[in-house]
Order: sequence, then C-alpha cells, then structure tokens
Amino acid sequence: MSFAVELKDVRKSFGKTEIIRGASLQVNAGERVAIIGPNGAGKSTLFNLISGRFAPTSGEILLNGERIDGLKPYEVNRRGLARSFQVSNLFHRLTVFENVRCAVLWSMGYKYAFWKFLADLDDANDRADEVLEMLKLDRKRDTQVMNLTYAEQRALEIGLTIAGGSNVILLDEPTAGMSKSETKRFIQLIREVTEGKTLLTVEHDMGVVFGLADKIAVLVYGEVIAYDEPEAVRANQRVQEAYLGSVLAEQQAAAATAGA
Ligand SMILES: Nc1ncnc2c1ncn2[C@@H]1O[C@H](COP(=O)(O)OP(=O)(O)OP(=O)(O)O)[C@@H](O)[C@H]1O
Repeated sequence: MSFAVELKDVRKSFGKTEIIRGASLQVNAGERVAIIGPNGAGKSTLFNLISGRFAPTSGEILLNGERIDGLKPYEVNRRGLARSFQVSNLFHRLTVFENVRCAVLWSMGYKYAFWKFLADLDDANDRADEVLEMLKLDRKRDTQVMNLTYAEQRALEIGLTIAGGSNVILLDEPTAGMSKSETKRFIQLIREVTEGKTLLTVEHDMGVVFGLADKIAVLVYGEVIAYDEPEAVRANQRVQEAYLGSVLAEQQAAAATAGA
C-alpha cells in the first residue's frame, strides 16, 4: 500500500545554497505528523515543496503513491491535498459563510460557467453550513470576517482548508498567536475536524506538538534527523542535542515565568 505522503531524497537549492538536503519522509494515511526544527531549518520550504509552490531541485514527492513534484499548487490541491489559508487570505468584508462557500466552490472546480454554478450552489451551501457546524462557527455564519476574534479567524482558516474535502491537510503553525486556553481548545478542534485525514503541521509550540502529533519529524539544516512517535523523539539524544533540549528548557522557563 502506498503512503499518503512520501518524500524521497528531496533537495531544494536557492541559488547556490542548498536548503533541503535530501529529506525523506513516509506518512501513512490518517496519521498526524508535526514537523519541528530550529528557525531556518527549512520547514516552510518543505511545506512549499509538498504543496507545489516550489519544485524540488531533485528527488520525488508522492501523494497517495503518485508523483506530484513539479505540479502547480492548484493541481496538487485537485489531487486531494489542501494547505492552510492564512488569516491574511480571508475575505474580511465577506461573511464567514461566504468565505467557506468560496472555498467549497473552488474545490468543486467552479469556473465561470453560470449554469454549472447554479446547479452546484445548493451543494456548496450545504457543505459550507456543514463545515461551519464542525468548526462551531455556525453562530457567526453571517458575521463579516473582520468582526471575528483572532481565534475565530484562525478557526475559519482551518475551515477553508478542509472545506473541499481533501484527505491530506497541511497546517502552518495553526495556533500561533493564541492564548494558552485558546490553544488547548483549538487542538481539540483540529483533532475533530481532521479525524480520519492525514495531517502535516509545522509547529513551534511543543505543547501543541506533543498534544496533537502521532509522529514527529525533526528537520535540522534541511535534513530529517529523526522521525518517530513523540516519546521516542523526546528521548532521542541527537534531537535533544540539535534542538529539543534547548527548546523544551526555554518553553518550560517561559511557562514558569508566566505562572509566577
Ligand atoms: N524563496 C527563497 N529564496 C531564497 N531563500 C529562501 C527562500 N525561501 C526560504 N529561503 C531560505 O531557506 C532557509 C529556510 O527557510 P524556511 O523558512 O524554510 O525555514 P523554517 O524552518 O520554516 O524557519 P522558521 O522556523 O523561522 O519559520 C532560510 O535560510 C531562508 O532564508
């Protein structure tokens, strides 16, 4: 059986600088994987490669066993991979419902064929309402996005990402900027709305990583130096030395200061 996502010796250079240096990864369908690593390790670049924003310099990227490297982002999306929208990509003057419906129509491949649009509109409306219910944003259905709280906007981002029914979801720091209690609720929400799907997330917050991930991939200088279940990664000496030791100490110190 093929993997939901597979990277085979992927490399990416910008000019003469190699940023991704032979990364390999195998993600089973339905797994939640967090990609962690120091600043500049190449996590965003890796997401950009998987989602089609960049083509790798060499190596292969497969989605459900089929090569997707070199495809354009919308082509990768059509094959069932959705990457998180950013708050800045929301239509702030449109309502919550209208934003989700746009994402649904986009995923249906709606182009400017009016007859097709009308035929699809009922389905799109139903799906948009279904997504809002999952996100617990149905109360805010007719609110303009600019009037949502930050946490609600981030929830909507997730909604747009899952709206099209993709089975592989990429989320970029989904809880960034949230308070501790919002983060906790949000992890639960992400768990619920991605149930049964394959999830890849880039994350700096170790609380989120250890609360959400089935597996953790540690990226250091463009290489996956460890890929395993959370406890095994936490105990990995190389990971401790290269990254996790200092990060956990920092985050524990910050938590102690906040609690003091
Ligand atoms: N389009 C680009 N052109 C040139 N260099 C780039 C480009 N994109 C990223 N880089 C470089 O690649 C390196 C890795 O960047 P990337 O953003 O992928 O790291 P990251 O692990 O996501 O970092 P952070 O945790 O700080 O977000 C950096 O040195 C960055 O300057």
